[in-house]
Amino acid sequence: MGLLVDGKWTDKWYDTKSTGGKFVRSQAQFRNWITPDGRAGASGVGGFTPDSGRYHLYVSYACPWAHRTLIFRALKGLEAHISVSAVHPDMLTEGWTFERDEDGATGDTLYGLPFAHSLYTKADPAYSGRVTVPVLWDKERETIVSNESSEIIRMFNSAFDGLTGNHLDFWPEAERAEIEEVNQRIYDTVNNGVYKSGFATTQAAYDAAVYPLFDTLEWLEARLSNQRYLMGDHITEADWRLFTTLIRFDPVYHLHFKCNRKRLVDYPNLWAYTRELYQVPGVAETVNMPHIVGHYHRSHASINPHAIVPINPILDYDAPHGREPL
Ligand SMILES: N[C@@H](CCC(=O)N[C@@H](CS)C(=O)NCC(=O)O)C(=O)O
Repeated sequence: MGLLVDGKWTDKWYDTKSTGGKFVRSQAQFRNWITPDGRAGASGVGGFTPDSGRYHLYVSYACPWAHRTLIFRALKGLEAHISVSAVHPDMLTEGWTFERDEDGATGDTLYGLPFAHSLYTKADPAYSGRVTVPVLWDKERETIVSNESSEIIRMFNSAFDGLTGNHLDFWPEAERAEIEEVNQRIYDTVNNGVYKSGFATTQAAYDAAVYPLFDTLEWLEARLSNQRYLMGDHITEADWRLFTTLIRFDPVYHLHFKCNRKRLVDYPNLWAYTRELYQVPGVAETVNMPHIVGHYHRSHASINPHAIVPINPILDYDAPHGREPL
């Protein structure tokens, strides 16, 4: 685990000293957009047109943020148009690597680079900052289009529709304000909340994260008791953003990140909702439990110094969800 400083890799854990023990996530730095006509999007520069075969997605199957992009790639019919490389689940002194000695770790199928940080310095030799996945790569300009998952899924949601003819819309215009509100709370207290709990290095920082996390889970449990999805009767990006945290909850966050007031399976609605989303055609193939469980337990030496991977409960994500009547 480390970061790049002026293009040089430095092995360093998150700095929580300067923030009173709190984990503060840094902002993604590559923020261009693929748009239907290649015009610049909300940030960054233009010229990224939605061409088949032009883009490559670098992911970790372990990572909930990268997982979102894999789900959108599958559901939006982009698998034939956007290729993928998956890093090795263990993130150690060199950060994410392209080692291949684990099922599902593909190596860098584009350039054969050794590390994810090599990819960042290929895009910007003087890059300073964290080296995160997902990365959406442009093979034509040989640079990073975006390393911000929330924006990559919005590109996938609509920019390629002309090419694929797939018009499924997970970010409907009329609902954007409400989706944003729900996303905000879920991002802060659940998606990032589990990390803030797990990476806290003081009791106060942990407490400040873990109570709001369970308050939000209670709120979600109630919301999902009388409606099928977060926005009502249809799936939106808000559901997929929540799903990638929920699917990791009992195998990882409950124990490893000390999010243990309750388990996911203790919430009947949230648990059935998670199974329903898992069972959407194309989604199960994006879930790689050995990478998920192996990554967290072997990559965070300050939390789990002996890197022992726990046996975990056996969960049946294929069990009937029973949410049809809602
Ligand atoms: N804002 C980014 C966050 C991505 C992120 O933090 N990914 C984690 C893996 S789950 C990572 O690569 N961390 C490496 C690091 O922080 O050094 C996004 O949502 O795309």
